[in-house]
This record gives sequence, structure tokens and C-alpha cells, in this order.
Amino acid sequence: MAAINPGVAFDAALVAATSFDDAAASATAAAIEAAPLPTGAARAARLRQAIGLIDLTTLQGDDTAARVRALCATALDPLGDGSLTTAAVCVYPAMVPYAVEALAGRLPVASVAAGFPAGLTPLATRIAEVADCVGVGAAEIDIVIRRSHALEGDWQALYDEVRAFRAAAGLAHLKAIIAVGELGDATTIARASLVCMMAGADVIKTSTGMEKVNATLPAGAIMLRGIADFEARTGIRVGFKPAGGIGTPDQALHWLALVESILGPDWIDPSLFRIGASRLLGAIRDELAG
Ligand SMILES: O=C[C@H](O)COP(=O)(O)O
Repeated sequence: MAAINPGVAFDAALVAATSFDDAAASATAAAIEAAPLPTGAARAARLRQAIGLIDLTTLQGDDTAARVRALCATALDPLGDGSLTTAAVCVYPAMVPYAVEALAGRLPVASVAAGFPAGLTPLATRIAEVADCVGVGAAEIDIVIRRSHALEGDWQALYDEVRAFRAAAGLAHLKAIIAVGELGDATTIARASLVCMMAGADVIKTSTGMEKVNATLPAGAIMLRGIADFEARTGIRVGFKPAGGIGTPDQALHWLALVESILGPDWIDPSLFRIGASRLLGAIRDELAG
């Protein structure tokens, strides 16, 4: 992953001046969906690239040590030929020790945290959870924001919370899930993205996978433009993770195309781009197996 984002001071005026047009976001997404996808060998190569970007995820109430160990074995050798790995494995906090043991440092373990998926447990509990996950070996922490702060326009409160998660995460990479499907409009998505980046998120992530609406290309377009603006303003490169409902090879290819079209080829790398998915790997594997 890229260097830790130290964050920048909260800038209320910049947040207030940040807006985004829903129609522009939809138009960007529509252009990506209308463009032809690669075919033949180029498609296969791109799908292999996508596998290397996956945070292979299980976030089920019935997760067990055995399921997590099996997931880790798949992440280390997803095509069964030793040719590549996924980017990371993503699990609930209680499953982190099993993943850490199974991966033995060969891949990072990402833990969801901060009261995932709603972010509505007491703040002290959410901060302690972040620290606990790091303490048992998670190298990446996928926190959720408390959506009410964004919906009520209390951007200082959102900044302060994410700043506290940044501090609790220490040297672990911090991914901030903004839950686009619950934020309402493009401007709120743009402002939430900006505030999380200001507070020190290394990656901004669309969704938990548990909202009614999860990763969408229009929301992605808004977040990616925010990442580009933030880099132009601060020199800090923040990564991007669409997650939730990405289950087909075509969807993965659209996400790669969107990221590349807005941020350029540098971002097609696990240090700056992840796809959070539980079913996508199986679908890509099926296609590649013909
Ligand atoms: O962070 C990852 C998501 O929870 C995965 O969502 P999914 O099960 O729809 O692929």
C-alpha cells in the first residue's frame, strides 16, 4: 500500500465549497458502461489483473475459523497454479487471528471495524475496536463512518472521528467506508470523501456491502474526482476501494476502466486500488477456466 496519509487540517470553507453534480456523475458512469470492453487475450489479462486487486472478503454472521482458513488458502493461490494472489483478505475483527495465522505475512489481513456496518456503537468502543484489530495483526482497517454526521452536515464531527481512527490505527492502513448508498446525493458523497481524506484515510471505500445500494459507478466517479482533487491540492495519493455487489467480470472491468479514466494507469495497482468482493473471484475464475 502507498505511504500512510498523515492527513491535513480540517478546512470547513473547502468542505462548504465542495459540490458535485449528480447528472455529471451519471454521465461519466454511462460513458464507461457504453465503451467496449476488452475481448480475447486482452480481457483474460485484465481479469487476471483484477484478481490481484481483490480484497477477498467474508463478512457473514456464520463465519468460522475453518471458513476463514479456506478463504486465505484461496487468496494465496486463487487460480490454483501459483501464478498470482489476491491483494488481501478482509474479515470481521474476531476472525483476524485466524487469517493472520493462515496468511503468515504473505498477504495483509484487513479487518472491518468501528462498529461495522452501521458505525453506531459508542465512539470509545469504535476507537478501541480499531486498536484491538491492529493489536491482533490486522495491517489494514476498514472503518465505517457514522453516516449521521454527513447527513446532518456536521463535517467537523466526522473529521474528528476519522482522525481518532487514524490515530488508533497507527501504522496500519486506514480505509474509510462512506456508505454511498445512504448519503443521498453527489455533493454529500463528495464532501464525505474529502473529509475522510483530510482526516487521514489512506483509502476511501464506497460501501459495506450491507446497504440497500452499494458500489455504483456514479458514486465511484464522484469519489475518484475527489481523490484527484485532493492529490492536486496536497500531493497526497489516496487509494480507492469499491465494494459491495461487485460480482461479475464485466463489473470488475468497468471499475478498472473508471479508475483508469479518472486517475490514470498508476492507480491500477493494489497499493492504490482494491475491489472488495466475496463472489467476484469465483466468477472470474469460472470465466478464465472457460
Ligand atoms: O467489503 C466488502 C463487501 O462487504 C463485499 O460485498 P459483496 O459480498 O457484495 O461482494
